Amino acid sequence: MAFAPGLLQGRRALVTGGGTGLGRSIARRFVELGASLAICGRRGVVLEATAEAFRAEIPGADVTTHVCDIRDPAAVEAMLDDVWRAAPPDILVNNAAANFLAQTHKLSGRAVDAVLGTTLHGAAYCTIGCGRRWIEARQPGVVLSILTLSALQGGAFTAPSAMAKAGLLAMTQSLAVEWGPHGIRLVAIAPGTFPTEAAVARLRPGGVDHSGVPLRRAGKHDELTDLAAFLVSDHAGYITGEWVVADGGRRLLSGARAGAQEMLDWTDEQWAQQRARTPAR
Ligand SMILES: CCCCCCC/C=C/C(=O)SCCNC(=O)CCNC(=O)[C@H](O)C(C)(C)COP(=O)(O)OP(=O)(O)OC[C@H]1O[C@@H](n2cnc3c(N)ncnc32)[C@H](O)[C@@H]1OP(=O)(O)O
Ligand SMILES: NC(=O)C1=CN([C@@H]2O[C@H](COP(=O)(O)OP(=O)(O)OC[C@H]3O[C@@H](n4cnc5c(N)ncnc54)[C@H](OP(=O)(O)O)[C@@H]3O)[C@@H](O)[C@H]2O)C=CC1
Repeated sequence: MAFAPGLLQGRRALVTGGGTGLGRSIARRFVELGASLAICGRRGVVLEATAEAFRAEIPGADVTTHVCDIRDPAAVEAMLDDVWRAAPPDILVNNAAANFLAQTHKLSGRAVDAVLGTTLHGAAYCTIGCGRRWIEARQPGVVLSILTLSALQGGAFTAPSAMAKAGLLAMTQSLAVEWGPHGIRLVAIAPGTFPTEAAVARLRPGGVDHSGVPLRRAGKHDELTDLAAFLVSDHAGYITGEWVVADGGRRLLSGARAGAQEMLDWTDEQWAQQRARTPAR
């Protein structure tokens, strides 16, 4: 365990989409580090199975589950009232998202709305609902939003997701300023490839390939959850409005010089040939 076991003792986190994938891993790590937890999603059975697993695996795990489609602002308000009734959280993780591969010019309005409604609007409803409650109660809080690399550089064939995640980044930067005087921090993580059942099925139908990743591997969930725990902890208390990319160097390789990806695999002999070909002056 990299952190002091009680790093998040006395804290309470609401993790949207905490029943599966990365949200589940983040939620589990927070509970291991002493936080009490609320998770929400559309499928009660999935949420309950996750909560039961945490209770069985982590002594003293305090977990509540909340069925909610975050695309519906009234449902989000009702869910937040429920969460607050159990105990007010001071951490929100905007993790729930929707995404699929498609040719953008063929998307229906409902398809665009399915992605923007969850990833951007849902996160906005949750953030504003938590922020309003924290400000009214004069209570500090932290919002951690899970982005994608496409928020920073666009995402061909996942354009609505890229648009939504770029919006989340704008929200993080805007509210870091607006809510700073209230002691509310907003931070974000832009993950590269961290395999989950949903992401592989929807976005990597041909399997996961690491050739475009300088570290030559996928991210491990622990590497993301430890970063998340640090960012919401008091150790990151002076960080707000910022985001951290965790992608094994993928984003920088795509912006590197032409041929850099192939050069990563050149042999000493190929480098010697290149040296011999290069004129001295
Ligand atoms: C290891 C690889 C890593 C790569 C990582 C890259 C970054 C990762 C980003 C992620 O976000 S991964 C998270 C993925 N998880 C999810 O998407 C979970 C939630 N998703 C869903 O629930 C569905 O996929 C959904 C379609 C987004 C929403 O489901 P819902 O039941 O609400 O909608 P539907 O009624 O099924 O559809 C609404 C509308 O959308 C059209 N549509 C659905 N799928 C597609 C598709 N694949 N292509 C084009 N259009 C699609 C559907 O036809 C409906 O439109 P109309 O037909 O009614 O016009
Ligand atoms: N895996 C990866 O490599 C990467 C993931 N990410 C981001 O990480 C996050 C998690 O992705 P991942 O774990 O892979 O995918 P999952 O599909 O496992 O996670 C999405 C979660 O969101 C919930 N959810 C979806 N729609 C709604 C909704 N309308 N209302 C409430 N909850 C909803 C789902 O539960 P339910 O269906 O029950 O509602 C599910 O638990 C996302 O933000 C994604 O963009 C970013 C970059 C890379």
